[in-house]
Amino acid sequence: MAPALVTLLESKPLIAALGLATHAALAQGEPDASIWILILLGQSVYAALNFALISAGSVNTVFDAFVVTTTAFTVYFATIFTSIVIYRFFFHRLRHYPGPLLAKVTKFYSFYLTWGKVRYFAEVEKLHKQYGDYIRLGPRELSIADVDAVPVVHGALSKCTKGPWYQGGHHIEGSSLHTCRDKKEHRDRRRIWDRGFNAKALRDYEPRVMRHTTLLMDQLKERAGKTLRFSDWVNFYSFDVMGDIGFSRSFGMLEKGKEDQVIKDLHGSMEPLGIFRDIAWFTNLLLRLPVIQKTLKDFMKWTSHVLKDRKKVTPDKPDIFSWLLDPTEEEIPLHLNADTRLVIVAGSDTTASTLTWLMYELCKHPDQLHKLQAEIDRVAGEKTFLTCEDVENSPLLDGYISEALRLHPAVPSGVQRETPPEGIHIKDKFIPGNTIIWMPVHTIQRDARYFPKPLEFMPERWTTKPEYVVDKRAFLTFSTGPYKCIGEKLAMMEMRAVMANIMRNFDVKFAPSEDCDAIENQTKDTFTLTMGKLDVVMTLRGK
Ligand code: HEM
Repeated sequence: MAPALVTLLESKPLIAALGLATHAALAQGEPDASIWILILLGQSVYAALNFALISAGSVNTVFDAFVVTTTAFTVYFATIFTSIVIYRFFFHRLRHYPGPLLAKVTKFYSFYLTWGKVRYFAEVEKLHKQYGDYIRLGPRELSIADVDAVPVVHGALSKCTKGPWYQGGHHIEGSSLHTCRDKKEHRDRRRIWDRGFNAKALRDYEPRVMRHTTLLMDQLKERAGKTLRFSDWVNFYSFDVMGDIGFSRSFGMLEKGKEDQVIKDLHGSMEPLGIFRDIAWFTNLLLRLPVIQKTLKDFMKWTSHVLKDRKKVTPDKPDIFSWLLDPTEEEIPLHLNADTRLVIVAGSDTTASTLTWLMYELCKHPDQLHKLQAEIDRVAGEKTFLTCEDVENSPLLDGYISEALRLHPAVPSGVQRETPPEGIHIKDKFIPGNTIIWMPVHTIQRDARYFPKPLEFMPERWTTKPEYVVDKRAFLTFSTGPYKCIGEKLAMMEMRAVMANIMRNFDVKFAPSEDCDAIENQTKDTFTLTMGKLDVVMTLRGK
């Protein structure tokens, strides 16, 4: 048996054939979440073969055994890699789509694009200018900057599903509503979530929003006339609001004027997400390493503690978890930890970055700032403090927020979808099955075909100048279809309240030290945005 084993291992054609068969098998499915099993299997087979050769005495020395097995493994993996490269270049179903050569062979190309500045959306935008609307940006991935794709990829009747990017940490914390890939399970869970975001629920959240808005205004007033880091203060605000509305537990960041350690760690853990992006198998592999898992597990410890505490009380007014926690269940299901993180991340960084960008645009365009102040004065009458209700019907204010969201989408690279096995048609184009699709939101929302004068901050395009919105489908900032943002109305409520009260009470300008480099060039694309700083001076109006 053992001499036969040596013969087999030394037969290069046979080993190469095995390599080809392995590639053929891997190409059938989605091995991203199973690569770790393959690595373990490979190591075990390697060790077992060495052991078999040595114990059977079919080689003279241990070193000889290693030479035989290592040579066989080298031939095996070289065949797999060569076969993968040739297949992806010349035979792959996406071979006719243009794009950078390396991107056709490996997803590590996006790692190369993000390395350093972590601004993937900006790199993709350059590539679309070079290659057109449809680019192959990974072996089985397309980036599509054509709005006709929106209903087919994201619409209510779309057959596309969430891609492997969402698989990430399922093996640790289960799936959140956001990372849930099964359509039916998502629909069932979304129905429960919807109750926490309907008109009645939003009314119930209003006092909490107003409480934090008042506190923010107090803090800003205390710092009137001095340089203040606006990007930090809206960050404190949005996290405090989400903790309170989410599970009746504010982080107290507005009061302390500094970031909570839990949130600091959470932000720190998001950078790798920006760097490794959608190399799903690699991210999955990393998330199996104890050292990488630690941050997530520490955060889970915190969330399970928060949920246990939350379960013991019934808040006066319902919060989001009033709808998600089942009082009849003794144990808190694992996936609610992921949902807790979702509430915090989805609801906070997005709102804070939009408020920061809006403030940046207002400081850059004082004429627009004065126009908005005049509108808020009109709405406010004698009041100095405006409630959510006061400002819920100001198309002009909403136009300012929409314009900030258009120029600076909070999820700039868009979201990942995967085509069904039978593929999809977009106009005359056929997109084959199991193709990963990203629609680059930042690129699309700055496309002159959809928004003429795209780089101009022009809030009027949403009110008195509708000719500057040629195709509303291109406004993808909250996404669309069954997975669209559930928190859009809540976010609007918060942003209106903050902006209206700032406009009512303050004049604002860039701080003397502010050169705008950090916000313009150092804001990172970590799925949501990790904002560069913005320093402003706010002076009390009329003083
Ligand atoms: C300016 C503010 C916001 C923006 C631009 C925004 C944007 C988005 C986008 C683009 C998605 C789709 C993600 C995907 O398909 O992968 C999404 C989903 C989601 N957002 Fe927001 N969001 C904002 C605020 C909020 C707020 C305040 C909440 C409150 C908790 C929230 C909760 C969620 C949830 C739970 C999902 C997942 C929905 C699902 O998969 O069914 N978002 N958001």
